[in-house]
Amino acid sequence: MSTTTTQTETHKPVVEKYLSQYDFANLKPYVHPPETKADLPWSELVTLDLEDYHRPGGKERLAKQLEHAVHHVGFFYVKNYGLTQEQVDRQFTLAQHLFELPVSEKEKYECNYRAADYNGWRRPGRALVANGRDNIEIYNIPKFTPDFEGKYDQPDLLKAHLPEIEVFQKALHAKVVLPLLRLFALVLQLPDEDYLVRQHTYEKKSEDHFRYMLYYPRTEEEWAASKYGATGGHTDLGTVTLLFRQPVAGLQILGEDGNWTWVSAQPGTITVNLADTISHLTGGWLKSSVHRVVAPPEDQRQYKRTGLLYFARPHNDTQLLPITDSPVLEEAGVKPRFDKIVTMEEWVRAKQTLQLNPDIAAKRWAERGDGKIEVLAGFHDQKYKE
Ligand SMILES: O=C(O)CCC(=O)C(=O)O
Ligand SMILES: [Fe+2]
Repeated sequence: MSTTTTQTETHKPVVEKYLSQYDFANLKPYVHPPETKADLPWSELVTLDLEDYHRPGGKERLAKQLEHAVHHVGFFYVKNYGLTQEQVDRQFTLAQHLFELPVSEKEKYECNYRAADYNGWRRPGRALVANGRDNIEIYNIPKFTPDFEGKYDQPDLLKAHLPEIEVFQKALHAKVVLPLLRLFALVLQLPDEDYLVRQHTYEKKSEDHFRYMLYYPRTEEEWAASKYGATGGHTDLGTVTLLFRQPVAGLQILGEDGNWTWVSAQPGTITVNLADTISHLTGGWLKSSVHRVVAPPEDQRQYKRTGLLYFARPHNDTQLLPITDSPVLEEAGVKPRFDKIVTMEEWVRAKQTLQLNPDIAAKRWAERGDGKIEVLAGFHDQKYKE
């Protein structure tokens, strides 16, 4: 045995043993709860087959399929999105084990709420929901670009799998978000199909992020206090939100007819919803749809509801003005939604300050007292009743 072993060499076996505890071979695989048997009013959403995107005439076919969905519904599914089920399942497994870590470990990575920084761990129960508390735990991971490098430490569980998380996140951007933006460009008849893509390149600074999310089961009393989630209607703040197949029912969409319908768990799909920023960029023509997560049906209430999401957003320096060279928007006569020029960076800060700081939000909502809040520069959000 050598007597000149270095520090690193001495510790290497220990470190490796420690990390090997996080090998997928040693992590209990995540298993989705069974689907509900309840007969619910399900939303009728179109499903885009992204495999068609690469075939001759495919983009045009898909854009045609999207026309109604993006203007009137704001939600749709995509399938054949270029990641294997095994890759997806492994991310759910990481989510499960991450949330099972003790709070004393997770809180080392807690969000800087006051700085409106949502990356890291968001503890459950911070916000009032009707007369109860929220039941949501979140862990957000920013883009893997120099802007964020070294800014956020991660628990060893995630550190052991960061290369795979990076591949997964980048694939979502390149294989789902960017193709969808090209389809939106076709729907809007923009002068070239990369028009929106250029505002959403992965490398440049923007606040896209990947999220593990957990909804804890609530007791009947807790559900009643929080009005079964009925007051949680909201729009998302970015470009599009990608939500991996979620068999625990709960997500509902507010339709143009004023009725809420449930989003079902279609095998092999991602649910996509359009969000506020793409709506700002089109003067409201592309629809940022109102949705909420309510109490699951009785046969699923005992389950934890684990979510995997990706939030796409344009570059921070993007000005949120309606695009001027779209014949579709011109004909619709769309108008700017702010009364001054607002950048994406300002918009994110305004919205995240409210989302991360329930005390600030409560004060701001109370200012007008009419169920509306001025988020920024004349643009309002509203509370949705049951
Ligand atoms: O978990 C879901 O089904 C949707 C979550 C959601 O609406 C959100 O995180 O903004
Ligand atoms: Fe949402």
